Amino acid sequence: RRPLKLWRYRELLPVTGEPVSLQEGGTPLYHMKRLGEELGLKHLYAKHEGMNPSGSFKDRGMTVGVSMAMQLGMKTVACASTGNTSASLAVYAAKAGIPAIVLLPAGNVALGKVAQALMHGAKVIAIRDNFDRALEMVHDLCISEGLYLLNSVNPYRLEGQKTIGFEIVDQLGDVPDRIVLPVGNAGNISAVHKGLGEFIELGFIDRMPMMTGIQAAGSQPLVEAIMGNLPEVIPFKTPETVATAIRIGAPVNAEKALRAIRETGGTAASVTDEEILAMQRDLARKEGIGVEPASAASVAGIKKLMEEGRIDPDERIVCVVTGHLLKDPETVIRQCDPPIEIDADIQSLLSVLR
Ligand SMILES: Cc1ncc(COP(=O)(O)O)c(/C=C/C(=O)C(=O)O)c1O
Repeated sequence: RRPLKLWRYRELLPVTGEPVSLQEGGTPLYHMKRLGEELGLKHLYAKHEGMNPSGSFKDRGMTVGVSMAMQLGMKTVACASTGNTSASLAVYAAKAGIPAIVLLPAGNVALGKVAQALMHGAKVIAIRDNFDRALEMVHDLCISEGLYLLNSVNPYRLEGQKTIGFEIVDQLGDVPDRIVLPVGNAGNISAVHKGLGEFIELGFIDRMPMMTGIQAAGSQPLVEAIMGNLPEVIPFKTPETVATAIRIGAPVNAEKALRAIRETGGTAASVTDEEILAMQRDLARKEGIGVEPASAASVAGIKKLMEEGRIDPDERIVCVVTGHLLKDPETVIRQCDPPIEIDADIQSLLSVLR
């Protein structure tokens, strides 16, 4: 019996040699009883991808992507990132012993993610523009300098991330009716859809869940395409949201994500920053699940879809919560009352506790 970790599924992954691995995957699947009851849902689950080595689901793509870089004899890896991809690339490049170059949108990356990219030794460049421009630049850089590009345009990233769906099926013991993911570049929703398609081909499962994508209201190109039944996604020029991880106007995997949603009878919805931050608090205080804002969007989206009567209360729903709370401490400090500071005596302590 193989442990429930990402490489349990090695026969479905492209790496032939020894992978560059930090024991990623095997993240918890929590039944959210209290929050589910509040939302009118009996079977609401959270797959906590913040419990990966670098604190986000990106580790799944990077263990495969960096392993492939080594297998292909690449010397340097690079990416543009809203933060978690750069943190994960720095971690896995360090494990592999090769240099990493990461491009970040200056002033719009959560503190924890910058700390990781720096401490794990990546060359961290902050671009005075948004993520979409950083992605264009790193693409040109890789072509002109022969670096290995590890954004989710790289199919090996999606190969690793498809294991989220495999683990959900193995942990739930069945296919959920719906899988909900926050959507930025739309790689993750596409990857999970691809993996479950492979499980169907292999006869492990006999049906697909409804793939559901949630975006931030100020950065919702995929939602507009789905709700407007458009043939393709029209990029947002100036995406804006407090959930900086999904502050992406031109999702590179848009076409795959549209297919994933449409072929499975899924849907897409957007949530406001206020709804995202309220759900981040609810997840932490009602379920003990600590996630960064973008991750809370998936559960905030389900709350909204329930309120709009767009989902059946009996559905078995898995919300993928994608990054750890510690990634974005500044947003937490801004949202919460500060600690109560007192003199170090019992009287003062008792006076503030009454
Ligand atoms: C916490 C968190 N939640 C959701 C997403 C969206 O996933 P995709 O729809 O597959 O992009 C991201 C994406 C982050 C980056 O795109 C990056 O790090 O450059 C994230 O960090």
